[in-house]
Amino acid sequence: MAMKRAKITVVGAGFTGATTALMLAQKELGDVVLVDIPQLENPTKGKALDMAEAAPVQGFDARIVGTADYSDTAESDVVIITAGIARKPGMSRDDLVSTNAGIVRSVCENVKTTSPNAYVIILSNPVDAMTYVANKALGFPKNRVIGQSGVLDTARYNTFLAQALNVSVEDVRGVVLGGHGDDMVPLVRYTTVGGIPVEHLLPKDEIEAIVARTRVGGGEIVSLLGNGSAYYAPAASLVQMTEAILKDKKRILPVIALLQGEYGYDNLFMGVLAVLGGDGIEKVFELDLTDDEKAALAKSAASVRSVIQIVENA
Ligand SMILES: NC(=O)C1=CN([C@@H]2O[C@H](COP(=O)(O)OP(=O)(O)OC[C@H]3O[C@@H](n4cnc5c(N)ncnc54)[C@H](O)[C@@H]3O)[C@@H](O)[C@H]2O)C=CC1
Ligand SMILES: O=C([O-])CC(=O)C(=O)O
Repeated sequence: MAMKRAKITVVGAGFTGATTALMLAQKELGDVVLVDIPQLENPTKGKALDMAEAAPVQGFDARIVGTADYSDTAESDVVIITAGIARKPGMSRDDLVSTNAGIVRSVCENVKTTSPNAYVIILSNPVDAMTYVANKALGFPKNRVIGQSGVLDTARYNTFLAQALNVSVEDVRGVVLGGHGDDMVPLVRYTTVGGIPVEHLLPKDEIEAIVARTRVGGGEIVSLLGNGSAYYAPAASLVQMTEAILKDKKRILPVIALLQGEYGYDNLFMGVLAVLGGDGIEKVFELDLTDDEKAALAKSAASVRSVIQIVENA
């Protein structure tokens, strides 16, 4: 039998979607289908063609097509959902909930029929609640519905720590749990640099400042950009998750997963450390937490629950 390349659909051809599509192709993770709404069919086709024309220069083999027709996405192995509006300065991610819930629901209805076996990664914000919405609309097993927050939040945390210590970002291993909001929980006690606990390397107040900056890391970029939100690091995060699945790498990554008893939460989607491999979320780790860490996680979980309530009552 001939070997087939993986097929990856990216829904939403805006800043995050287009950047993700290009990075996926550059890493030759598979053929990429970029989908947006019918009103944007031509610009979507144009972006895909422009990316395809970069391939001979950079030397990557991947077909990239743009479309507004879900039949082109049929039988995708991985579907990444970036569709929706992004926040502007002064807004919280939660302000996007009503608009994006409708968009994510309609996208998932299409994905459910065209790619029933796909692993689905959700980026649209507020992402914990949008992963909940996607799970309901898709009706897929929980291991195939995965939200992106923690890879990005941890990347920000690791960036700030590496800068403060003047060491390679590759040697910093942070852990961030909880919802993708200002109450997220960077776990200092579990953070190591080259195997050394970070608390041995930096004074407490510096670590606390880095934790605080991490929590509002998305907002820092929103303020600087002025008219949209981050997309390079979000796209890189989506690509790392896609690679973990398609190459069955069994990476230990923070992902938004359906909790069914873990950490004492039920029927809640929130960021936890998990094994991400060929069968999606293969295992969720439950870390031992101190009372303070548990309280911080409970605060974050309560924020996520309140946003899910808005969707449930709509
Ligand atoms: N979870 C996370 O860590 C992150 C989440 N985000 C979120 O991702 C979303 C996308 O952000 P950007 O790409 O910067 O926004 P953008 O505005 O550049 O792109 C969004 C695209 O979605 C498209 N779209 C809208 N409805 C659609 C539908 N029904 N079907 C297909 N496409 C549709 C729009 O036409 C637009 O091209 C936002 O909700 C943003 O808040 C962004 C960065 C990080
Ligand atoms: O901040 C935003 O609205 C986009 C996002 O989720 C992030 O960059 O973390």
